[in-house]
Amino acid sequence: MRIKERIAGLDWNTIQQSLEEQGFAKVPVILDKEQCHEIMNTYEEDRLFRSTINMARYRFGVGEYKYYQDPIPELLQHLREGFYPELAKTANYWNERLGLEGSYPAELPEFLKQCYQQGQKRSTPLILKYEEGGYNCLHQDLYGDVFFPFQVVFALNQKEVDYTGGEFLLVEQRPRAQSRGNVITIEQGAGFIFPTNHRPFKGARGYYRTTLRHGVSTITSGTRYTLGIIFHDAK
Ligand SMILES: O=C(O)CCC(=O)C(=O)O
Ligand SMILES: [Fe+2]
Repeated sequence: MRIKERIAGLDWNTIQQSLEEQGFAKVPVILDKEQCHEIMNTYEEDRLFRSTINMARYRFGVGEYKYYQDPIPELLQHLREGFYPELAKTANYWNERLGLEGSYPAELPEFLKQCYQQGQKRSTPLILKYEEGGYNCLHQDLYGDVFFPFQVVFALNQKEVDYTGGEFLLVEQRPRAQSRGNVITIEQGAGFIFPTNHRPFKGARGYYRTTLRHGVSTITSGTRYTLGIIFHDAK
């Protein structure tokens, strides 16, 4: 089955309900092993990337990631275009709840036009590689004024087989309260949808905004590869 059909065939009611209630959602395995390997194999093909970041150099953590160059590989393009429309529905719902102006266009190309108009012209999908001792500090991936409120990460290899440790971390900071941490393990080929910046949280007197940061715990052995799909482009 083609990837776009697989995305369309996901149980979006359940995913959207999870986003509503928890702010995040697991995506079942959607990339087969062959596709995971195809993506991991791109890692060594320099011509596919616009930049490589050594995380330790910026004190982002320990590991390396590379941003794909436009035009990004077809499979990634299909993932980015395929996930966008359903997530845009929840994104617009969130805007209403937070009393924010404006809405996200129904399809990705329209949204990317808005990024472009704000000078955000560089592609942001990325592949990350961590070796033993590697980790990713809690952070956000905002690259300008325009941002999409969700992003998706896919695990390209398998925990307990290819690496140990390396759980995905999501920390939610509530106003005037202590932060809550979530630890997520993502199966090979599966994904995880999480908020880029904020989410509406139902309190006693209506909705308020929490702030989210994500990262990765220390890889205790082996090598961990992930694919990050960020919908907004960068300055
Ligand atoms: O490697 C990971 O799981 C974290 C990836 C990440 O930071 C991202 O996709 O933005
Ligand atoms: Fe990130």
